[in-house]
Amino acid sequence: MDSCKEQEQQGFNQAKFVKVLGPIIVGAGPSGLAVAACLSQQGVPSLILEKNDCIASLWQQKTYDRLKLHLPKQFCELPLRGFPDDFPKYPTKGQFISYMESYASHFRIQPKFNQAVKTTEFDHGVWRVQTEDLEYHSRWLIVATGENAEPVIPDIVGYDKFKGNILHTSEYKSGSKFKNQRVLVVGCGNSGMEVSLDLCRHNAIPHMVVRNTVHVLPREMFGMSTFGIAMALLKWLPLRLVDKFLLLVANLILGNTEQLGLKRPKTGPIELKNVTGKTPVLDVGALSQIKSGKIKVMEGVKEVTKNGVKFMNGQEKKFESIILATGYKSNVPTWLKGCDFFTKDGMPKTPFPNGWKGENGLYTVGFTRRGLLGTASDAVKIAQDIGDQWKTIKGNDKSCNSHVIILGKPW
Ligand SMILES: Cc1cc2nc3c(=O)[nH]c(=O)nc-3n(C[C@H](O)[C@H](O)[C@H](O)COP(=O)(O)OP(=O)(O)OC[C@H]3O[C@@H](n4cnc5c(N)ncnc54)[C@H](O)[C@@H]3O)c2cc1C
Ligand SMILES: NC(=O)C1=CN([C@@H]2O[C@H](COP(=O)(O)OP(=O)(O)OC[C@H]3O[C@@H](n4cnc5c(N)ncnc54)[C@H](OP(=O)(O)O)[C@@H]3O)[C@@H](O)[C@H]2O)C=CC1
Ligand SMILES: O=C(O)C(=O)Cc1c[nH]c2ccccc12
Repeated sequence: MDSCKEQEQQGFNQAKFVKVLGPIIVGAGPSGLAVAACLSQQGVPSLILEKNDCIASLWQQKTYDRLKLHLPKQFCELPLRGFPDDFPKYPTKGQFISYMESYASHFRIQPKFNQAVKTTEFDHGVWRVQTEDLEYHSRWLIVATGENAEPVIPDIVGYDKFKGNILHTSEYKSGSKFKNQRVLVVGCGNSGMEVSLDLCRHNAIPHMVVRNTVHVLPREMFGMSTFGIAMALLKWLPLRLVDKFLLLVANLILGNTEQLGLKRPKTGPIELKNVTGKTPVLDVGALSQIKSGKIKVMEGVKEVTKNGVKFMNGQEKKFESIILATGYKSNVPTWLKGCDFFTKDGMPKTPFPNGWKGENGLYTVGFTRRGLLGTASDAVKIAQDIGDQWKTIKGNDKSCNSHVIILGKPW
Protein backbone atom coordinates (compact mmCIF):
# COMPACT_ATOMS: atom_id res chain seq x y z
CA MET A 1 0.00 0.00 0.00
CA ASP A 2 1.46 3.43 -0.85
CA SER A 3 2.06 5.83 1.98
CA CYS A 4 -0.76 8.17 1.03
CA LYS A 5 -3.27 5.28 1.05
CA GLU A 6 -2.00 4.11 4.44
CA GLN A 7 -2.30 7.60 5.77
CA GLU A 8 -5.83 7.71 4.37
CA GLN A 9 -6.91 4.41 5.97
CA GLN A 10 -5.50 5.19 9.42
CA GLY A 11 -6.25 8.85 9.34
CA PHE A 12 -9.97 8.78 8.61
CA ASN A 13 -10.73 7.48 12.08
CA GLN A 14 -8.69 10.06 14.00
CA ALA A 15 -8.69 13.17 11.87
CA LYS A 16 -11.17 15.97 12.05
CA PHE A 17 -10.34 17.55 8.70
CA VAL A 18 -9.90 15.84 5.36
CA LYS A 19 -8.48 17.73 2.40
CA VAL A 20 -9.86 16.28 -0.82
CA LEU A 21 -7.75 17.00 -3.89
CA GLY A 22 -10.46 16.51 -6.46
CA PRO A 23 -14.17 17.32 -6.14
CA ILE A 24 -16.40 16.20 -3.27
CA ILE A 25 -19.57 14.57 -4.57
CA VAL A 26 -22.54 14.39 -2.20
CA GLY A 27 -24.68 11.30 -2.95
CA ALA A 28 -23.88 7.87 -4.45
CA GLY A 29 -27.01 7.47 -6.56
CA PRO A 30 -26.88 7.18 -10.36
CA SER A 31 -25.93 10.89 -10.61
CA GLY A 32 -23.00 10.69 -8.16
CA LEU A 33 -21.71 7.52 -9.83
CA ALA A 34 -22.07 8.98 -13.33
CA VAL A 35 -20.12 12.13 -12.53
CA ALA A 36 -17.40 10.19 -10.65
CA ALA A 37 -16.97 7.89 -13.68
CA CYS A 38 -16.75 10.82 -16.12
CA LEU A 39 -14.26 12.60 -13.84
CA SER A 40 -12.07 9.51 -13.62
CA GLN A 41 -12.03 9.35 -17.42
CA GLN A 42 -10.65 12.92 -17.34
CA GLY A 43 -7.99 11.80 -14.84
CA VAL A 44 -9.66 13.65 -11.98
CA PRO A 45 -10.00 11.78 -8.65
CA SER A 46 -13.10 12.46 -6.56
CA LEU A 47 -14.62 11.47 -3.25
CA ILE A 48 -18.29 10.52 -2.90
CA LEU A 49 -19.95 11.00 0.51
CA GLU A 50 -23.09 8.86 0.89
CA LYS A 51 -25.41 8.93 3.87
CA ASN A 52 -26.56 5.33 3.48
CA ASP A 53 -24.49 2.15 3.50
CA CYS A 54 -24.84 1.32 -0.21
CA ILE A 55 -24.85 2.89 -3.65
CA ALA A 56 -28.18 3.83 -5.28
CA SER A 57 -30.03 3.71 -1.97
CA LEU A 58 -33.24 5.09 -3.51
CA TRP A 59 -33.38 2.06 -5.79
CA GLN A 60 -32.10 -0.50 -3.27
CA GLN A 61 -34.06 0.55 -0.20
CA LYS A 62 -36.99 2.77 -1.14
CA THR A 63 -38.69 1.13 -4.11
CA TYR A 64 -41.22 -1.67 -4.46
CA ASP A 65 -40.43 -5.17 -5.68
CA ARG A 66 -42.37 -5.01 -8.94
CA LEU A 67 -40.67 -1.82 -10.21
CA LYS A 68 -39.30 -1.75 -13.74
CA LEU A 69 -37.83 1.19 -15.61
CA HIS A 70 -40.67 2.66 -17.61
CA LEU A 71 -38.47 4.31 -20.14
CA PRO A 72 -36.58 1.99 -22.51
CA LYS A 73 -33.06 1.18 -21.39
CA GLN A 74 -31.28 3.43 -23.92
CA PHE A 75 -32.78 6.46 -22.10
CA CYS A 76 -31.63 5.30 -18.66
CA GLU A 77 -27.96 4.50 -19.31
CA LEU A 78 -25.18 6.22 -17.45
CA PRO A 79 -22.34 7.69 -19.57
CA LEU A 80 -19.39 5.61 -20.84
CA ARG A 81 -20.88 2.16 -20.12
CA GLY A 82 -24.25 0.99 -21.37
CA PHE A 83 -26.54 -1.78 -20.16
CA PRO A 84 -25.60 -5.37 -20.96
CA ASP A 85 -27.04 -6.43 -24.34
CA ASP A 86 -29.08 -9.21 -22.79
CA PHE A 87 -31.11 -6.83 -20.61
CA PRO A 88 -34.74 -6.46 -21.72
CA LYS A 89 -36.11 -3.21 -23.18
CA TYR A 90 -37.50 -2.24 -19.74
CA PRO A 91 -35.01 -3.57 -17.14
CA THR A 92 -36.28 -4.65 -13.72
CA LYS A 93 -35.25 -2.86 -10.57
CA GLY A 94 -32.87 -5.77 -9.76
CA GLN A 95 -31.24 -5.50 -13.18
CA PHE A 96 -30.86 -1.74 -12.85
CA ILE A 97 -29.21 -2.14 -9.43
CA SER A 98 -26.84 -4.83 -10.71
CA TYR A 99 -25.93 -2.51 -13.62
CA MET A 100 -25.06 0.27 -11.18
CA GLU A 101 -23.03 -2.10 -8.96
CA SER A 102 -21.02 -3.22 -11.96
CA TYR A 103 -20.69 0.41 -13.17
CA ALA A 104 -19.22 1.45 -9.80
CA SER A 105 -16.82 -1.47 -9.71
CA HIS A 106 -15.74 -0.97 -13.35
CA PHE A 107 -14.74 2.63 -12.64
CA ARG A 108 -13.34 1.67 -9.19
CA ILE A 109 -15.74 4.05 -7.46
CA GLN A 110 -15.64 3.55 -3.70
CA PRO A 111 -17.93 6.00 -1.94
CA LYS A 112 -17.45 6.72 1.72
CA PHE A 113 -20.65 5.33 3.26
CA ASN A 114 -22.52 6.38 6.41
CA GLN A 115 -21.46 9.97 5.76
CA ALA A 116 -24.61 12.07 5.85
CA VAL A 117 -23.68 15.62 4.94
CA LYS A 118 -25.09 17.90 7.65
CA THR A 119 -23.85 21.33 6.57
CA THR A 120 -21.82 22.73 3.73
CA GLU A 121 -20.58 26.23 3.08
CA PHE A 122 -18.12 28.06 0.92
CA ASP A 123 -15.49 29.77 3.03
CA HIS A 124 -12.34 31.57 1.86
CA GLY A 125 -12.12 29.72 -1.45
CA VAL A 126 -12.90 26.31 0.03
CA TRP A 127 -16.05 24.18 0.28
CA ARG A 128 -16.32 22.91 3.87
CA VAL A 129 -18.49 19.81 3.97
CA GLN A 130 -19.43 18.53 7.40
CA THR A 131 -20.66 15.09 8.33
CA GLU A 132 -21.29 13.83 11.86
CA ASP A 133 -17.63 12.99 12.49
CA LEU A 134 -15.52 14.74 9.85
CA GLU A 135 -15.09 17.96 7.89
CA TYR A 136 -14.04 17.58 4.25
CA HIS A 137 -12.49 20.43 2.28
CA SER A 138 -12.28 20.87 -1.48
CA ARG A 139 -12.33 23.60 -4.07
CA TRP A 140 -15.18 21.79 -5.89
CA LEU A 141 -18.56 20.63 -4.59
CA ILE A 142 -20.87 18.47 -6.70
CA VAL A 143 -24.42 18.14 -5.40
CA ALA A 144 -25.85 14.72 -6.36
CA THR A 145 -28.48 14.15 -3.67
CA GLY A 146 -31.33 13.93 -6.17
CA GLU A 147 -34.78 15.36 -6.81
CA ASN A 148 -36.27 12.53 -4.75
CA ALA A 149 -34.20 12.77 -1.56
CA GLU A 150 -37.04 12.88 0.99
CA PRO A 151 -40.66 11.71 0.93
CA VAL A 152 -43.38 14.37 0.84
CA ILE A 153 -45.76 13.79 3.76
CA PRO A 154 -48.79 16.07 3.36
CA ASP A 155 -50.44 17.74 6.35
CA ILE A 156 -53.71 15.86 6.57
CA VAL A 157 -55.82 16.36 9.70
CA GLY A 158 -56.30 13.30 11.89
CA TYR A 159 -53.31 11.00 11.15
CA ASP A 160 -52.88 10.43 14.87
CA LYS A 161 -56.47 9.14 15.24
CA PHE A 162 -56.12 6.42 12.59
CA LYS A 163 -56.01 2.87 14.01
CA GLY A 164 -54.57 1.28 10.85
CA ASN A 165 -51.26 1.45 9.11
CA ILE A 166 -49.99 4.65 7.36
CA LEU A 167 -46.92 4.42 5.13
CA HIS A 168 -45.26 6.28 2.26
CA THR A 169 -44.63 4.50 -1.06
CA SER A 170 -40.89 4.67 -0.26
CA GLU A 171 -41.65 2.04 2.43
CA TYR A 172 -43.94 -0.12 0.26
CA LYS A 173 -42.47 -3.36 -1.07
CA SER A 174 -45.44 -5.46 -2.19
CA GLY A 175 -49.18 -5.93 -1.81
CA SER A 176 -48.74 -9.31 -0.13
CA LYS A 177 -49.25 -7.75 3.30
CA PHE A 178 -52.50 -6.09 2.21
CA LYS A 179 -54.50 -9.10 0.97
CA ASN A 180 -58.28 -8.47 1.30
CA GLN A 181 -57.59 -5.08 2.91
CA ARG A 182 -59.32 -1.86 1.93
CA VAL A 183 -56.40 0.44 1.17
CA LEU A 184 -56.43 4.15 0.41
CA VAL A 185 -53.63 5.26 -1.92
CA VAL A 186 -53.20 9.05 -1.74
CA GLY A 187 -51.78 10.37 -5.02
CA CYS A 188 -51.97 9.33 -8.68
CA GLY A 189 -48.47 9.80 -10.08
CA ASN A 190 -46.52 6.80 -11.35
CA SER A 191 -46.05 5.52 -7.76
CA GLY A 192 -49.74 5.81 -6.87
CA MET A 193 -50.82 4.07 -10.09
CA GLU A 194 -48.27 1.25 -9.83
CA VAL A 195 -48.84 0.61 -6.13
CA SER A 196 -52.61 0.51 -6.76
CA LEU A 197 -52.01 -2.00 -9.56
CA ASP A 198 -49.76 -4.11 -7.34
CA LEU A 199 -52.44 -4.06 -4.61
CA CYS A 200 -55.01 -5.32 -7.14
CA ARG A 201 -52.72 -8.17 -8.09
CA HIS A 202 -52.52 -9.17 -4.43
CA ASN A 203 -56.30 -9.11 -4.01
CA ALA A 204 -56.43 -5.96 -1.94
CA ILE A 205 -59.13 -3.35 -2.55
CA PRO A 206 -57.33 -0.13 -3.56
CA HIS A 207 -58.99 3.30 -3.62
CA MET A 208 -56.81 5.95 -5.26
CA VAL A 209 -57.12 9.66 -4.40
CA VAL A 210 -57.04 11.98 -7.43
CA ARG A 211 -57.35 15.52 -6.13
CA ASN A 212 -56.19 17.25 -9.27
CA THR A 213 -55.55 16.75 -12.98
CA VAL A 214 -53.21 14.06 -14.37
CA HIS A 215 -51.82 13.01 -17.75
CA VAL A 216 -51.94 9.29 -18.40
CA LEU A 217 -50.15 8.07 -21.54
CA PRO A 218 -49.73 4.53 -22.83
CA ARG A 219 -46.16 3.32 -22.24
CA GLU A 220 -46.01 2.36 -25.93
CA MET A 221 -47.60 3.58 -29.16
CA PHE A 222 -47.41 1.57 -32.42
CA GLY A 223 -44.98 -0.88 -30.75
CA MET A 224 -42.54 1.90 -29.84
CA SER A 225 -42.03 3.62 -26.51
CA THR A 226 -44.07 6.79 -26.11
CA PHE A 227 -41.05 8.51 -24.60
CA GLY A 228 -38.86 7.49 -27.57
CA ILE A 229 -41.47 8.78 -30.03
CA ALA A 230 -41.66 12.07 -28.14
CA MET A 231 -37.85 12.47 -28.14
CA ALA A 232 -37.65 11.72 -31.87
CA LEU A 233 -40.46 14.14 -32.78
CA LEU A 234 -38.95 16.88 -30.62
CA LYS A 235 -35.94 16.97 -32.93
CA TRP A 236 -38.19 18.24 -35.72
CA LEU A 237 -41.34 19.68 -34.22
CA PRO A 238 -42.19 22.27 -31.57
CA LEU A 239 -42.97 20.94 -28.07
CA ARG A 240 -46.65 21.90 -28.13
CA LEU A 241 -47.24 20.09 -31.41
CA VAL A 242 -45.54 16.96 -30.05
CA ASP A 243 -47.74 17.14 -26.95
CA LYS A 244 -50.85 17.49 -29.16
CA PHE A 245 -49.82 14.43 -31.11
CA LEU A 246 -49.17 12.38 -27.94
CA LEU A 247 -52.56 13.32 -26.55
CA LEU A 248 -54.34 12.49 -29.80
CA VAL A 249 -52.83 9.00 -29.88
CA ALA A 250 -53.27 8.52 -26.11
CA ASN A 251 -56.99 9.25 -26.50
CA LEU A 252 -57.26 6.75 -29.34
CA ILE A 253 -55.50 4.02 -27.36
CA LEU A 254 -56.79 4.68 -23.85
CA GLY A 255 -60.12 6.41 -24.52
CA ASN A 256 -61.24 9.50 -22.67
CA THR A 257 -59.62 9.28 -19.21
CA GLU A 258 -61.78 12.13 -17.90
CA GLN A 259 -64.75 9.76 -17.76
CA LEU A 260 -62.76 7.69 -15.25
CA GLY A 261 -62.13 10.69 -12.97
CA LEU A 262 -58.70 11.42 -14.46
CA LYS A 263 -59.05 14.91 -15.90
CA ARG A 264 -56.10 16.09 -17.99
CA PRO A 265 -54.12 19.29 -17.22
CA LYS A 266 -54.41 22.15 -19.74
CA THR A 267 -50.65 22.06 -20.35
CA GLY A 268 -49.43 19.10 -22.40
CA PRO A 269 -47.52 16.18 -20.82
CA ILE A 270 -43.92 16.91 -21.89
CA GLU A 271 -44.28 20.68 -21.44
CA LEU A 272 -45.68 20.10 -17.93
CA LYS A 273 -42.78 17.75 -17.06
CA ASN A 274 -40.20 20.25 -18.32
CA VAL A 275 -41.74 23.25 -16.59
CA THR A 276 -42.99 21.85 -13.28
CA GLY A 277 -41.28 18.46 -12.99
CA LYS A 278 -44.64 16.67 -12.82
CA THR A 279 -44.10 13.36 -14.63
CA PRO A 280 -46.92 12.01 -16.80
CA VAL A 281 -48.13 8.56 -15.82
CA LEU A 282 -46.90 5.94 -18.25
CA ASP A 283 -49.57 3.29 -17.97
CA VAL A 284 -48.47 -0.27 -17.32
CA GLY A 285 -51.88 -1.70 -16.47
CA ALA A 286 -53.50 0.48 -13.79
CA LEU A 287 -55.87 2.12 -16.24
CA SER A 288 -57.61 -1.10 -17.19
CA GLN A 289 -58.08 -1.86 -13.47
CA ILE A 290 -59.66 1.59 -13.07
CA LYS A 291 -61.94 0.86 -16.04
CA SER A 292 -62.99 -2.46 -14.53
CA GLY A 293 -63.66 -0.81 -11.17
CA LYS A 294 -60.99 -2.75 -9.28
CA ILE A 295 -59.13 0.48 -8.54
CA LYS A 296 -61.64 3.05 -7.32
CA VAL A 297 -60.93 6.71 -8.01
CA MET A 298 -61.67 8.99 -5.03
CA GLU A 299 -61.81 12.75 -4.36
CA GLY A 300 -59.33 14.66 -2.18
CA VAL A 301 -59.07 13.72 1.49
CA LYS A 302 -60.59 16.11 4.06
CA GLU A 303 -59.52 14.28 7.19
CA VAL A 304 -58.41 10.95 8.52
CA THR A 305 -60.63 9.36 11.18
CA LYS A 306 -60.24 6.41 13.57
CA ASN A 307 -61.31 3.82 11.01
CA GLY A 308 -60.95 5.55 7.67
CA VAL A 309 -61.22 8.83 5.81
CA LYS A 310 -63.67 11.68 5.16
CA PHE A 311 -63.43 13.00 1.60
CA MET A 312 -63.89 16.55 0.32
CA ASN A 313 -67.29 15.63 -1.19
CA GLY A 314 -68.58 14.58 2.24
CA GLN A 315 -68.28 10.84 1.59
CA GLU A 316 -66.82 8.74 4.42
CA LYS A 317 -65.17 5.31 3.95
CA LYS A 318 -63.43 2.71 6.09
CA PHE A 319 -59.83 1.71 5.37
CA GLU A 320 -57.37 -0.63 7.01
CA SER A 321 -54.27 1.05 5.56
CA ILE A 322 -53.30 4.36 3.96
CA ILE A 323 -50.41 4.56 1.50
CA LEU A 324 -49.08 8.03 0.78
CA ALA A 325 -48.04 8.12 -2.90
CA THR A 326 -47.47 11.84 -2.49
CA GLY A 327 -44.03 12.08 -4.09
CA TYR A 328 -40.61 13.29 -3.10
CA LYS A 329 -38.57 16.47 -2.65
CA SER A 330 -34.97 17.63 -2.73
CA ASN A 331 -33.18 18.02 0.62
CA VAL A 332 -30.49 20.49 -0.50
CA PRO A 333 -31.78 23.47 1.58
CA THR A 334 -31.36 21.41 4.77
CA TRP A 335 -27.59 21.04 4.36
CA LEU A 336 -26.25 23.59 1.83
CA LYS A 337 -25.98 26.98 3.54
CA GLY A 338 -25.27 30.54 2.44
CA CYS A 339 -25.73 29.83 -1.25
CA ASP A 340 -28.48 31.32 -3.43
CA PHE A 341 -28.07 28.97 -6.37
CA PHE A 342 -31.06 26.84 -5.26
CA THR A 343 -34.75 27.69 -4.82
CA LYS A 344 -36.39 27.07 -1.45
CA ASP A 345 -37.50 23.71 -2.89
CA GLY A 346 -33.89 22.71 -3.44
CA MET A 347 -33.84 22.91 -7.23
CA PRO A 348 -31.34 25.01 -9.25
CA LYS A 349 -32.79 28.44 -10.06
CA THR A 350 -31.26 28.31 -13.54
CA PRO A 351 -33.36 26.05 -15.77
CA PHE A 352 -32.14 23.13 -17.90
CA PRO A 353 -29.76 22.89 -19.75
CA ASN A 354 -27.75 25.43 -17.71
CA GLY A 355 -28.48 24.40 -14.11
CA TRP A 356 -25.39 22.16 -13.77
CA LYS A 357 -22.91 24.90 -12.88
CA GLY A 358 -22.98 27.49 -10.12
CA GLU A 359 -20.29 29.80 -8.81
CA ASN A 360 -17.12 29.08 -6.83
CA GLY A 361 -16.73 25.48 -7.93
CA LEU A 362 -20.34 24.47 -7.24
CA TYR A 363 -21.98 21.92 -9.56
CA THR A 364 -25.26 19.97 -9.62
CA VAL A 365 -26.00 16.68 -11.34
CA GLY A 366 -29.47 15.13 -11.65
CA PHE A 367 -31.66 18.19 -11.01
CA THR A 368 -32.92 18.61 -14.57
CA ARG A 369 -36.47 17.17 -14.26
CA ARG A 370 -35.45 14.91 -17.12
CA GLY A 371 -34.72 11.68 -15.28
CA LEU A 372 -31.56 9.68 -15.96
CA LEU A 373 -31.15 11.24 -19.39
CA GLY A 374 -30.64 14.59 -17.63
CA THR A 375 -28.17 12.98 -15.22
CA ALA A 376 -26.03 11.72 -18.10
CA SER A 377 -26.02 15.13 -19.78
CA ASP A 378 -24.98 16.95 -16.56
CA ALA A 379 -22.27 14.43 -15.65
CA VAL A 380 -20.46 14.76 -18.99
CA LYS A 381 -20.49 18.58 -18.86
CA ILE A 382 -19.31 18.78 -15.25
CA ALA A 383 -16.43 16.36 -15.81
CA GLN A 384 -15.29 18.27 -18.89
CA ASP A 385 -15.41 21.57 -17.01
CA ILE A 386 -13.53 20.33 -13.93
CA GLY A 387 -11.16 18.29 -16.13
CA ASP A 388 -10.14 21.52 -17.93
CA GLN A 389 -9.41 23.22 -14.59
CA TRP A 390 -7.57 20.15 -13.29
CA LYS A 391 -5.17 20.21 -16.23
CA THR A 392 -4.07 23.73 -15.31
CA ILE A 393 -3.30 22.81 -11.67
CA LYS A 394 0.32 22.03 -11.03
CA GLY A 395 2.40 20.97 -8.09
CA ASN A 396 1.74 19.43 -4.70
CA ASP A 397 -1.99 19.26 -4.97
CA LYS A 398 -1.74 16.51 -7.60
CA SER A 399 1.45 14.73 -6.51
CA CYS A 400 0.00 12.33 -3.93
CA ASN A 401 -1.42 9.07 -5.31
CA SER A 402 -4.27 9.27 -2.89
CA HIS A 403 -7.18 11.61 -3.48
CA VAL A 404 -7.47 12.68 0.15
CA ILE A 405 -5.02 14.08 2.68
CA ILE A 406 -5.86 13.69 6.31
CA LEU A 407 -5.23 16.69 8.50
CA GLY A 408 -5.51 17.11 12.24
CA LYS A 409 -6.30 20.79 11.77
CA PRO A 410 -7.40 22.91 8.85
CA TRP A 411 -4.39 24.18 6.93
C1 LIG B 1 -39.90 4.70 -7.92
C2 LIG B 1 -39.03 5.50 -8.85
C3 LIG B 1 -38.80 5.07 -10.15
C4 LIG B 1 -38.05 5.83 -11.03
N1 LIG B 1 -37.87 5.39 -12.32
C5 LIG B 1 -37.16 6.12 -13.20
C6 LIG B 1 -36.95 5.68 -14.55
O1 LIG B 1 -37.43 4.63 -14.97
N2 LIG B 1 -36.22 6.46 -15.38
C7 LIG B 1 -35.67 7.63 -14.96
O2 LIG B 1 -35.01 8.30 -15.76
N3 LIG B 1 -35.85 8.07 -13.70
C8 LIG B 1 -36.58 7.35 -12.82
N4 LIG B 1 -36.76 7.80 -11.53
C9 LIG B 1 -36.19 9.09 -11.13
C10 LIG B 1 -34.96 8.90 -10.23
O3 LIG B 1 -34.82 10.11 -9.56
C11 LIG B 1 -33.70 8.54 -11.00
O4 LIG B 1 -33.83 7.26 -11.55
C12 LIG B 1 -32.41 8.45 -10.20
O5 LIG B 1 -32.53 7.68 -9.04
C13 LIG B 1 -31.86 9.81 -9.86
O6 LIG B 1 -30.56 9.62 -9.40
P1 LIG B 1 -29.83 10.62 -8.40
O7 LIG B 1 -28.48 10.03 -8.16
O8 LIG B 1 -29.93 11.99 -8.94
O9 LIG B 1 -30.70 10.59 -7.07
P2 LIG B 1 -30.92 9.39 -6.05
O10 LIG B 1 -31.08 8.10 -6.76
O11 LIG B 1 -32.02 9.83 -5.14
O12 LIG B 1 -29.54 9.33 -5.22
C14 LIG B 1 -29.15 10.34 -4.31
C15 LIG B 1 -28.23 9.75 -3.25
O13 LIG B 1 -27.83 10.82 -2.37
C16 LIG B 1 -27.84 10.35 -1.04
N5 LIG B 1 -28.01 11.51 -0.14
C17 LIG B 1 -29.11 12.29 -0.01
N6 LIG B 1 -28.88 13.26 0.89
C18 LIG B 1 -27.62 13.09 1.34
C19 LIG B 1 -26.80 13.79 2.29
N7 LIG B 1 -27.25 14.86 2.94
N8 LIG B 1 -25.54 13.34 2.51
C20 LIG B 1 -25.06 12.26 1.84
N9 LIG B 1 -25.79 11.56 0.93
C21 LIG B 1 -27.05 11.98 0.69
C22 LIG B 1 -29.01 9.38 -1.01
O14 LIG B 1 -28.91 8.47 0.08
C23 LIG B 1 -28.91 8.71 -2.38
O15 LIG B 1 -28.13 7.53 -2.34
C24 LIG B 1 -37.50 7.05 -10.62
C25 LIG B 1 -37.72 7.49 -9.29
C26 LIG B 1 -38.48 6.72 -8.42
C27 LIG B 1 -38.73 7.24 -7.02
N1 LIG C 1 -41.66 2.66 -13.16
C1 LIG C 1 -41.13 3.84 -13.01
O1 LIG C 1 -40.24 4.19 -13.73
C2 LIG C 1 -41.62 4.73 -11.94
C3 LIG C 1 -41.18 6.05 -11.89
N2 LIG C 1 -41.54 6.87 -10.87
C4 LIG C 1 -41.02 8.24 -10.86
O2 LIG C 1 -40.69 8.66 -9.54
C5 LIG C 1 -40.95 10.05 -9.39
C6 LIG C 1 -41.88 10.27 -8.21
O3 LIG C 1 -43.17 9.74 -8.54
P1 LIG C 1 -44.36 9.72 -7.49
O4 LIG C 1 -43.86 9.10 -6.25
O5 LIG C 1 -45.55 9.15 -8.16
O6 LIG C 1 -44.59 11.26 -7.15
P2 LIG C 1 -45.27 12.42 -8.02
O7 LIG C 1 -44.74 13.69 -7.46
O8 LIG C 1 -45.13 12.17 -9.46
O9 LIG C 1 -46.81 12.30 -7.67
C7 LIG C 1 -47.31 12.66 -6.41
C8 LIG C 1 -48.82 12.54 -6.41
O10 LIG C 1 -49.30 12.79 -5.11
C9 LIG C 1 -50.33 13.75 -5.18
N3 LIG C 1 -50.43 14.46 -3.89
C10 LIG C 1 -49.47 15.14 -3.24
N4 LIG C 1 -49.94 15.63 -2.08
C11 LIG C 1 -51.25 15.24 -2.00
C12 LIG C 1 -52.29 15.44 -1.06
N5 LIG C 1 -52.10 16.15 0.05
N6 LIG C 1 -53.50 14.90 -1.31
C13 LIG C 1 -53.72 14.20 -2.44
N7 LIG C 1 -52.77 13.97 -3.37
C14 LIG C 1 -51.56 14.49 -3.16
C15 LIG C 1 -49.98 14.63 -6.35
O11 LIG C 1 -51.10 15.31 -6.79
P3 LIG C 1 -51.04 16.84 -7.34
O12 LIG C 1 -50.65 16.71 -8.76
O13 LIG C 1 -52.40 17.32 -7.12
O14 LIG C 1 -50.02 17.57 -6.50
C16 LIG C 1 -49.51 13.55 -7.33
O15 LIG C 1 -50.62 12.91 -7.92
C17 LIG C 1 -41.57 10.52 -10.70
O16 LIG C 1 -40.57 11.08 -11.49
C18 LIG C 1 -42.06 9.21 -11.32
O17 LIG C 1 -42.15 9.24 -12.71
C19 LIG C 1 -42.36 6.44 -9.88
C20 LIG C 1 -42.85 5.15 -9.89
C21 LIG C 1 -42.54 4.22 -10.94
O1 LIG D 1 -39.69 8.26 -14.69
C1 LIG D 1 -39.30 9.33 -14.32
O2 LIG D 1 -39.43 9.74 -13.19
C2 LIG D 1 -38.60 10.24 -15.16
O3 LIG D 1 -38.28 11.29 -14.68
C3 LIG D 1 -38.36 9.86 -16.56
C4 LIG D 1 -38.84 10.90 -17.45
C5 LIG D 1 -38.12 11.98 -17.84
N1 LIG D 1 -38.88 12.70 -18.70
C6 LIG D 1 -40.06 12.11 -18.86
C7 LIG D 1 -41.15 12.47 -19.64
C8 LIG D 1 -42.23 11.63 -19.63
C9 LIG D 1 -42.23 10.50 -18.85
C10 LIG D 1 -41.15 10.15 -18.06
C11 LIG D 1 -40.06 10.97 -18.08
